[in-house]
Amino acid sequence: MSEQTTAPTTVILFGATGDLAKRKLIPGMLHLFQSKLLDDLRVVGTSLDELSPDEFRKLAHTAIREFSTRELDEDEWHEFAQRLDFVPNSAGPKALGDAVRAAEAQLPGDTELRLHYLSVPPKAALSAIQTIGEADLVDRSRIVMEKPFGTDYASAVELNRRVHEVFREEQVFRIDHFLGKEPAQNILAFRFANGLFEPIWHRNNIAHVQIDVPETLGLSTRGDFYENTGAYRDMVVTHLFQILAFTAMEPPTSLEPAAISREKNKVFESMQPIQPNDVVRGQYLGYLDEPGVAPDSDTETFVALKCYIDNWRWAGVPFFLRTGKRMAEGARIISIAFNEPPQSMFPPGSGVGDHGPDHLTFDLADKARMSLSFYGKRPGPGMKLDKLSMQFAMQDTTWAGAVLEAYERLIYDAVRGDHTLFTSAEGVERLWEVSQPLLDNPPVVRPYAPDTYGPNQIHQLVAPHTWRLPFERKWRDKNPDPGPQSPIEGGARP
Ligand SMILES: NC(=O)C1=CN([C@@H]2O[C@H](COP(=O)(O)OP(=O)(O)OC[C@H]3O[C@@H](n4cnc5c(N)ncnc54)[C@H](OP(=O)(O)O)[C@@H]3O)[C@@H](O)[C@H]2O)C=CC1
Ligand SMILES: O=C1O[C@H](COP(=O)(O)O)[C@@H](O)[C@H](O)[C@H]1O
Repeated sequence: MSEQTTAPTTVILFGATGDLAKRKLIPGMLHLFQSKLLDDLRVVGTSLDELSPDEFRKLAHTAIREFSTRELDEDEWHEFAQRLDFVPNSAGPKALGDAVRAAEAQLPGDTELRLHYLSVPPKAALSAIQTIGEADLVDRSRIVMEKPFGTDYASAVELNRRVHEVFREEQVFRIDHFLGKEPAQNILAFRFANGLFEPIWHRNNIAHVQIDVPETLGLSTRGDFYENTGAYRDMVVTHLFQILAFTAMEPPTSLEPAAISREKNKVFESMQPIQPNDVVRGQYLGYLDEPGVAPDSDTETFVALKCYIDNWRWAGVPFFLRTGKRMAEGARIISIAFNEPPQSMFPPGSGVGDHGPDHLTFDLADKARMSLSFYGKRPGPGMKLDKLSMQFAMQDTTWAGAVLEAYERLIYDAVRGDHTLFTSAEGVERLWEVSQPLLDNPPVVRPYAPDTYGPNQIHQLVAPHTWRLPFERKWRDKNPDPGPQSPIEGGARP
């Protein structure tokens, strides 16, 4: 993740009027421009909508007002707006090429970068790539692709083959926005910058790992997209497996993108194929009534699974992954459960072990947090133990304002040519390969009530362990009210 200066860049935004573009990409590019991380920037939007450049600027302005989390300075907006152009898809590749060349003429130097961002539905990706070729915009370019990268092993291989007909692999940036989240990158810092944890980061000390991403939102607006996707393809193959790779990989030989990518791919190579018996699929009650959903749909809106990484570090350690829609809470946690001591010298009733093993927990929320829980003695006579914890919240530091939103970070890295947080063709294909037994033979979909943690079968899946969520104890409030019964940690221990 080395720092480099960025070349003057024209972003060619395919799907510029879509949901992702409006919510994340346009506000994100404005912030990169304002913060001078990308100050020599031009944007040429394109989509099926018949907009004029002025109408596109208006759409961008509205999107920024609605979705940007930062104050909009009108002077800066006007400066940014002058850098936006739009060419409808119907105008054809030549018109798009001309607009990009006109934008480049406004940039300094003669080595401008073209960053094609494909924020389009998967079925439109190959036609966008064809347009790029016909518009003669492949030279000096990189391409950012949005998931899903295929829907199974064969389609992933075919998609990569077609992409490679136009772009070399080093030009391709397959985005996984979870890896762009600041706390996800902090896993690498935490593991490899400290002498404390890496020596115990293996099967001798770790009983199991959970990567748990429940969501409260339903699918009332995305039913037709989701029907052909489901929770496994939408979240597990893309985001959760990438987080797993950061959690499980060996130390890379350096912090260079190729070295990190190599170690991630080795984790995927060591993954055992996902067995249908180790998977619980669920569908929330009411999904069948959502617009765009087939009345007899068996698309899963929930998935929980157990998987194994068959290498020296992780042999026999289960990794439990779970995600779903309309669940009881929205969270993104990684939880490392440590082995319990081989023997207990504490008397029955002392409380040791009553609250599960010691845990190291990463909360990948925008307000990132981390916690290490352990047993300690309650003050006073006798030997009563309770679960205590050390907690860290990024929000309590002076760094909180410096956090880049995931898409900002990823666009910036793609412009710098840094592949660290992106997925390789090889990695994607391997993940579909290990998924194939499940895709070929999916277990029955179980109903679950909205606002729960999924179907009952999730408990059998994780036994003899238990799911961390819902947390037995809440994250610590910065200013807790220490009631008379509160133990020394202030009553807010995970
Ligand atoms: N929305 C999100 O939060 C996330 C989205 N993604 C991924 O981002 C991509 C885009 O998603 P999203 O923005 O939600 O989708 P939308 O359907 O909201 O937007 C898609 C955009 O692509 C345009 N488009 C459709 N077909 C073509 C085509 N053949 N040529 C050129 N433009 C086309 C649409 O134009 P028009 O509006 O005129 O139809 C629209 O502007 C998908 O791959 C999705 O998986 C990934 C993570 C999160
Ligand atoms: O890619 C996707 O991610 C979102 C969840 O992302 P987050 O950053 O909001 O946690 C998910 O809702 C969506 O279904 C999926 O396509």
